[in-house]
Amino acid sequence: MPYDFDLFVIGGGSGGTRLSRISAGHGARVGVAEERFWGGTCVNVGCVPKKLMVQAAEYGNWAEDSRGFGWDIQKGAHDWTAFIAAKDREIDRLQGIYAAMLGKAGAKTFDAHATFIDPHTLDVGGEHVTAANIVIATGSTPHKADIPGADLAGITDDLFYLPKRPQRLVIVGGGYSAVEFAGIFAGLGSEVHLVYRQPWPLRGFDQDLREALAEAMAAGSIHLHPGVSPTHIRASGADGQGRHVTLSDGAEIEADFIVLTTGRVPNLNGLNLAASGVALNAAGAVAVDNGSRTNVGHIYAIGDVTDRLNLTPVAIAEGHALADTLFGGLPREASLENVPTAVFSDPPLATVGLTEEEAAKQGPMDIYVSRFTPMRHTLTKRAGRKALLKLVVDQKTQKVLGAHMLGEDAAEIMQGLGIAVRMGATKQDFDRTIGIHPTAAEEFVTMRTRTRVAGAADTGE
Ligand SMILES: Cc1cc2nc3c(=O)[nH]c(=O)nc-3n(C[C@H](O)[C@H](O)[C@H](O)COP(=O)(O)OP(=O)(O)OC[C@H]3O[C@@H](n4cnc5c(N)ncnc54)[C@H](O)[C@@H]3O)c2cc1C
Ligand SMILES: NC(=O)c1ccc[n+]([C@@H]2O[C@H](COP(=O)([O-])OP(=O)(O)OC[C@H]3O[C@@H](n4cnc5c(N)ncnc54)[C@H](O)[C@@H]3O)[C@@H](O)[C@H]2O)c1
Repeated sequence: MPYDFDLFVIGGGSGGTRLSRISAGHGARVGVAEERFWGGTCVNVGCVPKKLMVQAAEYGNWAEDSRGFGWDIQKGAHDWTAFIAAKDREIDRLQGIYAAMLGKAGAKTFDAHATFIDPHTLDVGGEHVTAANIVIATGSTPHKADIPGADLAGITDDLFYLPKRPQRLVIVGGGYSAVEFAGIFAGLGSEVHLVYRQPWPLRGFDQDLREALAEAMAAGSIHLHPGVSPTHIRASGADGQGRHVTLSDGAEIEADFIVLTTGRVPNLNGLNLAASGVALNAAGAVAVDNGSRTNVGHIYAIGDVTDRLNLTPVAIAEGHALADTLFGGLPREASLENVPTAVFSDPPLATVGLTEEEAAKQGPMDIYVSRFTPMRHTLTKRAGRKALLKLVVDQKTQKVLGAHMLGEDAAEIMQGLGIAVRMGATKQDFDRTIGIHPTAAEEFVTMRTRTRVAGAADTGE
């Protein structure tokens, strides 16, 4: 029996949109369902509005910085309502572009929830559709830590729509989103408390970066509470609208808003996955191989729902590779090695390749670290602006296995270094490259003196 579609994609986010568009371009008959917002997390409650908020926060500090250069710019007040309205207009515009792009490519769009009826049939907003291939691209949803009173706390999504900027904000978590929103709200003028279980934020990142970020955040105006968890959240204030948070070290914080930025889980809500026969892995994500194939021959999964590397460019790469494989006659897999990533904290940090801790397990590594005050801040005198640049170099091959940076423009700088590391550049290649002067980035090609050796000594065996 012929199927209604060659491909049906569940989820119109970063991965699903790219997959649908490219597959339709290859001539496939494509259907795609999106239940909430076209463009998914990244466009609506992730990368894009987050970056606009980061940029909003930067202006306040720049106004103050400019005094070091002789300007007399008064910081003034920030109009939260006007900013959120401007942000929402831009997000609405992007949503429209995403939906239109799919239509233009020839994919049939459904503004509806999709759920499995059997391995080839879906209920899409009440309509039954069949497809030869089905791709689960449903992303992830915020996970609220199980803390007494958690129902009084918000989730990351809420921070994009708050009617008023909280004067006092408690952020629980030490991951990407927690440190990013700490910088945003502190920059906009809120009193921010960052509460996290580890001694430093950003577990899994290079230790030097983690320590330098914590130092910078504390030197700014963020109140850090490392190594603790909230034990209780209760309503406070005459109208019950305030929030009182008790921490495991006994500290008590009074706030206007508390957000549990405690991670995300694969989104399988209402998918009726059991009817598809698709298996999950031990972590509760859809289990896939490197080609995004599930255990069911014609069903695939891409992006956050597979919980591999939960980043937009990764979901896009997986979607594009799958479209080329299924319909383009170009079978290939997206490579998840040496994926550069940035955290838009204040200051931001970015990284590609191995951390010193990971690399040291492979053998002796030459470690180069440079810490300095960027030229701009020699005049602004702003606290917590020291940059940190670091290279992790395999002692045997002299290949640069990792590059890490904390400091302004780190994300912009790391994109280019990502190419070098991916190509297997050696320290000599870096040294032979002439710097661009005066920049912070030139430090990556002028680090002549090794800071230390990490990892087991080479026994020659
Ligand atoms: C606060 C925040 C900031 C982030 N910042 C960055 C960043 O700066 N850079 C970066 O690279 N990554 C960032 N990310 C991560 C990035 O947003 C995700 O990795 C990316 O969106 C994953 O894409 P996806 O296609 O897997 O899922 P999504 O983009 O989440 O798309 C999934 C879509 O499926 C829809 N859906 C789910 N179930 C169904 C169903 N049954 N039927 C129909 N539709 C359904 C959902 O409504 C959603 O729109 C951020 C994430 C967050 C939360
Ligand atoms: N700039 C970017 O590229 C960017 C920005 C935001 C998010 N993301 C992606 O989205 C993913 C999710 O981000 P996220 O920040 O929501 O989650 P995360 O997984 O990065 O961090 C979750 C944090 O919550 C803490 N936590 C978990 N359970 C807890 C508990 N019970 N009590 C206290 N703390 C607890 C964890 O220790 C961790 O610090 C990231 O891993 C990343 O892949 C990327």
